[in-house]
Amino acid sequence: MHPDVEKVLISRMEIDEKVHELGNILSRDYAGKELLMVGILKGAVVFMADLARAMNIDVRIDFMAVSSYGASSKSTGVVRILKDLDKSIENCHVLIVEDIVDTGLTLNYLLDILQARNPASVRICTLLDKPSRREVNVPVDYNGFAIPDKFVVGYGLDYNEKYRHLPEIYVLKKEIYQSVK
Ligand SMILES: O=P(O)(O)OC[C@H]1O[C@H](OP(=O)(O)OP(=O)(O)O)[C@H](O)[C@@H]1O
Ligand code: HPA
Repeated sequence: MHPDVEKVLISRMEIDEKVHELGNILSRDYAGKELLMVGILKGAVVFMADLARAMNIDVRIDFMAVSSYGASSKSTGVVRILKDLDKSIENCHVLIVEDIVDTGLTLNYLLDILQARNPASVRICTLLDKPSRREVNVPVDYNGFAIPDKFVVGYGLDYNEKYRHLPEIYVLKKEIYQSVK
């Protein structure tokens, strides 16, 4: 185990099982439809890659990158789009794929942006959910695991851009981080 982590919260095997379970549910729910999976960079990259390969329907994938505007945006949830989708989503079935929903501010804002583009539907799929941290209500349609209010890393999730490559989901040691968002 990496020396900066306290313990494994979700093992590789539990992640694999959940990703396949979600892949099956999504394949069933979107059968006969054209689905565009939209991964939110960078945290969702690892989950998105595994989830897309756990589906047994045709899907297209794209990515968006967003960044907070700074301290004031923490409460408003206003985000700046750093990388937008390549194509119009008008009349498309869109699935936003996230690694984690925490306050809900990022997803709340993204949902508004994407819904304004007249897609056929927009749903949210997140691997992790920290319900105790929620500040705005976001409709999470598909969720892998509800987790306690601990700072987690690995499987795409970072602290200061580190630990994304670790294969499982771990609780980061308290002494490693001084402030979390
Ligand atoms: O529900 P919220 O409180 O808005 O937090 C969740 C967001 O925070 C993380 O992204 P981050 O801004 O750390 O970027 P990253 O994906 O590049 O790590 C995560 O990937 C979500 O996008
Ligand atoms: O626990 C977390 N880990 C990494 N990124 C995050 N963004 C919100 N919560 C977390």
